[in-house]
Amino acid sequence: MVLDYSKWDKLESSDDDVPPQRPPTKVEKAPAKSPAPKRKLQPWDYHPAKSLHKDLFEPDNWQQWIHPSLLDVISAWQKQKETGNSSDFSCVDLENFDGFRVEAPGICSFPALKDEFCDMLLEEVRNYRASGLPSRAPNSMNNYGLVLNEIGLRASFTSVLKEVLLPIGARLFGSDEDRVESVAGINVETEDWGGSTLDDHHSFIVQYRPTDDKHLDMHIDECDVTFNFGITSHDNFEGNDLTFCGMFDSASHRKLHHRYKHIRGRCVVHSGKRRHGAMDIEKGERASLIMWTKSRSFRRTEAYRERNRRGLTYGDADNVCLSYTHDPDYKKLMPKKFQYHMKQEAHDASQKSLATEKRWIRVCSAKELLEGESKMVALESENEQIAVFRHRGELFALDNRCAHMGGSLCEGEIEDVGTHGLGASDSKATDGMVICPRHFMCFNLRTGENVEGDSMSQKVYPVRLSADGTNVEVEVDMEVTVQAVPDLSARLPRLLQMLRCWSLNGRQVPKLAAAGLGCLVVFVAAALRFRSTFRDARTIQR
Ligand SMILES: O=C(O)CCC(=O)C(=O)O
Ligand code: FES
Ligand SMILES: [Fe+2]
Repeated sequence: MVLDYSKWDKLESSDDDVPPQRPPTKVEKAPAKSPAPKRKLQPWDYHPAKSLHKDLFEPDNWQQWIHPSLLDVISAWQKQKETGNSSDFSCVDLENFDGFRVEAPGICSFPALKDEFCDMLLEEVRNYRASGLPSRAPNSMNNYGLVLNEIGLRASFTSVLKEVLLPIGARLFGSDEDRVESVAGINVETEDWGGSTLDDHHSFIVQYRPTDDKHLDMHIDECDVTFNFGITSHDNFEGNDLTFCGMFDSASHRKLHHRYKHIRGRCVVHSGKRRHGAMDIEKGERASLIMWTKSRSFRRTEAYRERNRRGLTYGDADNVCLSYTHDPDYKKLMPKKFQYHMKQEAHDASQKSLATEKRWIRVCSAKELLEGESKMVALESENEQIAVFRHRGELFALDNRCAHMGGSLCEGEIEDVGTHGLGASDSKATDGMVICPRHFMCFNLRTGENVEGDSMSQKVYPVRLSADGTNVEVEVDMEVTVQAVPDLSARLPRLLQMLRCWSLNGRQVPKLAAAGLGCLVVFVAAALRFRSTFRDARTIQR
């Protein structure tokens, strides 16, 4: 299947521009004239008035924060330039870069930041949060983080890019003349991604906690070269490995390539166009500083445009490389119990088609579901969430997790479809639609389709009032698991034989007692089988 990847740029792009806005769906009245409101404080009001470590905001201080091994490599190269021996990046000596590692083809890591810098940066982020100033999602999939460029740190990170990351980027992802082939005898296998001319960056912190953003779905970055710095000590979290798959335009882009565990102060560098994601965090908290770097001149080249124009050929996929945000076959390939999670165990799990049976499940009482409102039921054992809606007196039920990025539809507003996107879909003007609260996709409540005609749609469930009219129920395919209970009845003759031969103090056990025990065994086995056939679904209501 060939997919259009052009929208990835839009999805991932959260350059320091505006966050997603809810599209107007109704003609809104012009507000009445009133005195000019007080200006709302913005992230850029943070520094210098409220910032904690003023030093971090000084662009000339960069040398203080850089790890000595990286500084040594950069200063050796600077010396060569000064003595006029050479000025190009090919003289950046990665062989003598203490701690530099080729992690896997196309992925390298190196010591980059001092612990002191990592601690200060985390304190600054905490201080920003405490200031009450607004913050927005650093990328389109991580809500719990901070765009550092917006709070006054852009100039500092520009210095870091110009002075230290550019020479490394050039050596790894630069032009053919600048790129290194191997380091310490290991092939680097990188390609030209504009590394020799990196001149722009989007720098932000991503953070994970089991109760907030647990993971980051598989994706590619809206940049050319990604520098990702571990900020949290690895004692502070469990799980959350960074998982790399193939390059976006290769047949192996959904095949597992490498797993990386973050180390504080260490930078892992890769092409932004390599598929990657962060697995579920199990315990603690992790933060990374991400610098998405770009080369404006490289982006204008025909080679770059051509590469981005090429479609994707979807072939084999490893489960851990599947993306619920970007892969239309996600639900088909990912075993149901691992869907919307990022678990290492999913890697070896196969999508077995287990036996199912249709069952009506209670969602809420009919009285609770008012006109224009919704309720949700979570079926833990099925890893499924279903939202029910009441619109124009009728009941509807949809998969609660938005097909785009899993936003919770039961928290979305409900409106008439009206004239919204009517040309592109099967909707009627009086149909209801729910607006996803995260990025505002609108789904028809009757058909589940995206009213703007996008291929992402929501599963629709049969819904009804219970026979006595008091409850709202939905029909769900529940897995019917038959546990492997040993078939003791098949072993009965052998058991009887054993009992017959069993002698206690030299006496034979009476035949009658043996037969009675045998019957008891058969009865227990049958009862166990019956119990395991119909597993009870635990439902949670909200
Ligand atoms: O969690 C990480 O280290 C990866 C973050 C990432 O890939 C991103 O923000 O684009
Ligand atoms: S999660 Fe993005 S529109 Fe729903
Ligand atoms: Fe990323």
